[in-house]
Amino acid sequence: MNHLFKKNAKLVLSNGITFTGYSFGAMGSTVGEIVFNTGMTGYQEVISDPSYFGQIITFTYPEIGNTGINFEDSESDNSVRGIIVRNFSNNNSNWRSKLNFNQWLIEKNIIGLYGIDTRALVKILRSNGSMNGVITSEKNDLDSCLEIISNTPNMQGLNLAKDVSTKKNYIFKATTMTDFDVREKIHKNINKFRVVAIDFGIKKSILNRLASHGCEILVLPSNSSFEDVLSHDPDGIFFSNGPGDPSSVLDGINLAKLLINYGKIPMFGICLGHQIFGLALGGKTYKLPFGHRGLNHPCGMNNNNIEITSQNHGFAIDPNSLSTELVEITHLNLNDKTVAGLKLINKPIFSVQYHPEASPGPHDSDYLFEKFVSLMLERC
Ligand SMILES: NC(=O)CC[C@H](N)C(=O)O
Repeated sequence: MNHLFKKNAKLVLSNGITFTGYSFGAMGSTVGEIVFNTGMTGYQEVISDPSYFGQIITFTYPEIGNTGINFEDSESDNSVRGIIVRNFSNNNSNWRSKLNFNQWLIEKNIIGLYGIDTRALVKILRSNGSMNGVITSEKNDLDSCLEIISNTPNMQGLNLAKDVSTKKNYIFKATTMTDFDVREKIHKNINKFRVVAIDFGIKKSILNRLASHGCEILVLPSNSSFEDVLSHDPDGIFFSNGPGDPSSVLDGINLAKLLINYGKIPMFGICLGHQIFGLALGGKTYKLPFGHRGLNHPCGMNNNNIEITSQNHGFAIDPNSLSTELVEITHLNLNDKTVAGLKLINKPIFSVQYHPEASPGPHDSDYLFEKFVSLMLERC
């Protein structure tokens, strides 16, 4: 434990339960939805994943920060509202490390709390559901923390995608290429596929995976119109991940409806993008009690074909709200049987609730990028 100070910081949950610990990273107060992530690796990617915008993450892994921060793995310039850990390491040690973890948090103004019983906190969240909370290193008493919480909207009904989406079109230039990116070599000699990606809070690694599979990507803002998209004559259209409640991303749902109706261009959606496809097809989404955030979620339809997947979502599509004439469920989350993948009947359109870009996480689902490319190839 880094017992540098007296206990000087606390977490207050909306139900009044308080945990006292130590502050690290930036000092001050922050409020957001308290969620937990069970991954044992990848804290840099998680903290910079735009899908966590508006949330405070509790890491169940007992110590993070050990491998420092590098210049390649951040998913975006956005970040979480705050982080909660059992312990953090000030002693970063890794050949790729360029920055000390704590220093990075201070520079990014991310408020941290450590030294609390994160197992007890996660048990509360699992039995009561995710809830808003405050972490503070200031002299806030319980009542003022509860007042801050009561002035903070719940995640349900929040459109946060517009806050993290790009405001202008841009062409993505691939950044990191690793051994995992061998397909770049395979696709080097063929014409690139022109993909329009709708940015609801896109992770950089998704763009890198698309590029590795031979796509040239034009990224468009979340409020782009049907005409905007078609004016670029895309071979394929990608709907990204992103934060907030999918049912409030009305521009995106409307765009997906028009594109699905048009139906001629292959489309692929990940996480928020998948939920938007479900809503555009007339389905409904609902809030999960405490969500799925981790790197070991089994998905598939039968015992022979299970993928271990990386996940980060708090909402899901209600399977009973989907028309079986329009859509087929291709994957379930095998832990709780929630919908994890869809494909449209007779249209080159599919989506998954999980994260095949696996950043961080296992690479089992990378074939989905190949599938998207195959659909574009069939159309050539
Ligand atoms: N990673 C994502 O795209 C998350 C989607 C959505 N915000 C949810 O929490 O369910």
